[in-house]
Amino acid sequence: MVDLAASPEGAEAAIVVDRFCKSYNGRRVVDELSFSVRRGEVFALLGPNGAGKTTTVETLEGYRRPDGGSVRVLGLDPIRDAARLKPLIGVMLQQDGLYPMLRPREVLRLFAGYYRQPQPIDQLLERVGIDPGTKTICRRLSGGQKRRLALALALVGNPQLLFLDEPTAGMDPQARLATWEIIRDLKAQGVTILLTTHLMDEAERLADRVAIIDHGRLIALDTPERLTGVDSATVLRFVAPAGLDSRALAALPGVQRAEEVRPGSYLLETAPQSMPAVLADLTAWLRDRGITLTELRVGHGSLEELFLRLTGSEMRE
Ligand SMILES: Nc1ncnc2c1ncn2[C@@H]1O[C@H](COP(=O)(O)OP(=O)(O)OP(=O)(O)O)[C@@H](O)[C@H]1O
Repeated sequence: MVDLAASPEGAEAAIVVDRFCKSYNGRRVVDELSFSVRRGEVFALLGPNGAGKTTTVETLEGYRRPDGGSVRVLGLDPIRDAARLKPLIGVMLQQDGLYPMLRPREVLRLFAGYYRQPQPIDQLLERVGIDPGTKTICRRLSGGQKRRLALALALVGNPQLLFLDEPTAGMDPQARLATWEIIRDLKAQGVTILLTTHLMDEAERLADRVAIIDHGRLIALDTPERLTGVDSATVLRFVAPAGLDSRALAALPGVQRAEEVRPGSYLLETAPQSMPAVLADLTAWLRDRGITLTELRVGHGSLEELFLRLTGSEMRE
């Protein structure tokens, strides 16, 4: 295996996990896990319940000690160098029970006190969609508001590296979109983000690279485009009215095979280099016949399909 810590990328990397192992009561839950996260990258860690994501993230945050292998964060050891590391990272915690009787502004002010150059509190609250003047105490905030306050707490110290553990769990669609916007803005500012999520579309939309872990082992790591095969796609699927002429579709230039797999669900096969032209020809063919398609997908399938294929569909813990 490559020694990531010693590689040039390792020197540049925001996070290096190198053959990291962790056991609880003799049961190995993280098994020789290695990956690195580049500076400025949004990196998503996916895996079924119990796969070892939280164990890994909490080790990177300095809350757990590796049994074997090593982890480096911004070039530092999260436990030994905790005092130097803490001001550089932001952590969005899973549990929202912090200071239940305080108002959001008060909790944020308390946290801001730990940092040398905190963000302006009211601006930050507005950015995450919480009214800075709200009199509601934390305990009475909605689930989504609690998550947004947790995000503000993670951001208050202007971190270089942000750990987001299921950042949009429990949020309504509007709050989720707003949070994705914040994450994109942070990336544009050069903040490195390690994200864990169970939402495949969240990973697909936000992450530069996605790692899938299962039983504490890395089973896939790549860009969402490469994982879902958009880059090297030879298959195009679309949904349109049933009964289109498959033979005419197969006769489009570059199409090797055309089939109506179910009524109204079509599949075309082509060489990867022909895909852009086939897409254009297909839509022109449909336009000439006054047909509107309702779905169009290029590639093997979604990240979710890949995830289920790799990790199986049985329920975990
Ligand atoms: N402190 C602990 N003591 C004993 N077992 C633990 C401890 N922490 C985690 N585990 C076990 O280690 C395994 C990995 O847990 P972990 O929380 O890292 O998984 P996860 O991928 O984050 O799961 P989820 O998606 O459910 O949050 C699980 O089987 C869990 O029960």
